[in-house]
Amino acid sequence: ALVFGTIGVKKVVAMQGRFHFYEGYSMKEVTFPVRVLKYLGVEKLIVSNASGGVNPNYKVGSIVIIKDHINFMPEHPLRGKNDERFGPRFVNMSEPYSVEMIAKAKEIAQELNIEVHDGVYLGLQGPTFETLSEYRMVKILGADCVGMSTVPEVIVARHMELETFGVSIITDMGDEESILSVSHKEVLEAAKKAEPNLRKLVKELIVRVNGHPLKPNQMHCLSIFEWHLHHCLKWYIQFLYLPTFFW
Ligand SMILES: O=P(O)(O)O[C@@H]1C[C@H](O)[C@@H](CO)O1
Ligand code: HPA
Repeated sequence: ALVFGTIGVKKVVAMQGRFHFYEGYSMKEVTFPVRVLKYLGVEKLIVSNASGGVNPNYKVGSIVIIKDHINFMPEHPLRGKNDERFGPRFVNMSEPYSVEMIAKAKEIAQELNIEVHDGVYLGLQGPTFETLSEYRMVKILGADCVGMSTVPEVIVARHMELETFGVSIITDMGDEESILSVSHKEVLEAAKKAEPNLRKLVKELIVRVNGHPLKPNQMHCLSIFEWHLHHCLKWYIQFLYLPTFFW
């Protein structure tokens, strides 16, 4: 479901849940919502996820601002014929996560006294959690945390020039000394604990981040239905992409 609302003067649409490659969806299906949101006029994408931490400075419940990612997913969302209407064949990935939004989020975190880290997220297929050797590999490869989502959506967002901010909640530590066991239940519980701070941070980021009125050319691909929707949304549209358990 897409949930429409406002935060301050900003219009927000949130995806209630997301699709994962491990669930059997193709990468095109996983990333389709991002394309739809872009054509609804969304300017900024905020992605969140739960991940396993391999950086020893993290602990369960840490909020990590994603500064970069490593794509270790088995299929690329842009594989196949490129549709130039969406974006170029070869996409510049030198700034997948907006430096400006990262700086603003850090500033807000400091003001609100919320502890945040930054780090590199590595995306694996899942659905298995990593073996201890795989966690070690993730660390050696230069990542700080590992998960099973986000990377495909961010690639497609960059393809369409959607400015993106990403945040990860560390729900388990994949470190050989401290790892006990990890289950989805623990992931949900740890994510829930981080929810109040994450909610404050993201809300404030949405309020403070710059937005622009929709440009006329953002309308040209909209269907009649979308056109009406567009008019309801008027000026600012932002996209808040939080898994259901954060709401
Ligand atoms: O959708 P995300 O990446 O936040 O969810 C993580 C990865 C798996 O879907 C699930 C494992 O518990 O949490
Ligand atoms: O340790 C993890 N590995 C992969 N995905 C995850 N999602 C939450 N925790 C993890």
